[in-house]
Amino acid sequence: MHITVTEIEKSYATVSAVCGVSFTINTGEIFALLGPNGAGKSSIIRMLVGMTRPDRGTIVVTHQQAHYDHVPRRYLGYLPEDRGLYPDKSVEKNLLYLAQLHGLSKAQAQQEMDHWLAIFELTERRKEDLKQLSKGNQQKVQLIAAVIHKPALVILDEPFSGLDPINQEKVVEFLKTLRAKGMTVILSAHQMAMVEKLADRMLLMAKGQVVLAGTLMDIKQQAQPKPVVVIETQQAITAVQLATLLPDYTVSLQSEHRFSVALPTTAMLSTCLQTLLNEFTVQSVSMQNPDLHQLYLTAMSAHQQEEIA
Ligand SMILES: Nc1ncnc2c1ncn2[C@@H]1O[C@H](COP(=O)(O)OP(=O)(O)OP(=O)(O)O)[C@@H](O)[C@H]1O
Repeated sequence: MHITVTEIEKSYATVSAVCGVSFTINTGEIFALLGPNGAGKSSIIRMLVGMTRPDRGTIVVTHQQAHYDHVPRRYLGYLPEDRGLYPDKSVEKNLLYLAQLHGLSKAQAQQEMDHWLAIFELTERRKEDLKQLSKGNQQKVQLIAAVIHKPALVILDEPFSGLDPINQEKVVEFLKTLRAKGMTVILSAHQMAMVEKLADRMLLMAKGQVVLAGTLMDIKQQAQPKPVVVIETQQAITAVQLATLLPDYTVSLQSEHRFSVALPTTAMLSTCLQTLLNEFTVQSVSMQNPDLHQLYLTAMSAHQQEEIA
């Protein structure tokens, strides 16, 4: 399934939620929608699934040579922001009901359910009412419900929310499995470490506008984060000493002997080191590769400053 979104806009009363956003999603890729609360991610998802329509701009969804202005329900697996299974029904009843609603025969539904319950280690819990499960396990059932009918496109709004780190990793593996099966996946998430492991391409938004877009590599080039060095000293160093010695740098203490420094430019490294060497013995210096979390923070703070200016 291929999606081309061109200059879409959406307003609610006085709020401009999406302001001229364009992007494409290619078949079989994992596409991440990122941005702070209120950025417009859910508004975009609601337009993609046809729950609302753009005020302006176009959405073209292409699947098996046919074109649509939103993703047809029969091709869609959707994990909405406000979940929506039946808490008083068993895991099994919920999943079989939904799968059959999507057109699977009882036998197919059973087969798919068994497959996914085993992957999420929920086979033993299938007879329990959904409400009896922990939040994390309920979330896993919701994820299964979104994919049980093998949709061409899966949209997952906050798939990692409420999950502990081990279960977050399981969801990463789950999403990789979907991609391996040829499904196209759109996810919105706040957990940059997870997104970094997964997303083929991403769209970083703020206040309805695109801030950065592309692969992780593209985003690294666009964000131009400050170079960060990690420095280890022989003697213990405190946050107060660091702030006094390096008042013009953004420093972050990682342990008694280790801290990071965000340099305004790489050329400032020698000045920074000379200042430190007057007081401390430096044991190691290494440049740190910015991760998506740092790129996100850099981009957001640059966007905020542009807005103020
Ligand atoms: N139904 C609505 N009526 C009025 N305003 C809305 C409605 N839905 C969203 N908004 C507003 O539109 C803006 C974008 O909201 P949206 O839910 O799309 O953001 P989001 O990026 O998904 O945020 P979050 O990460 O918190 O889910 C916000 O200012 C929000 O208050």
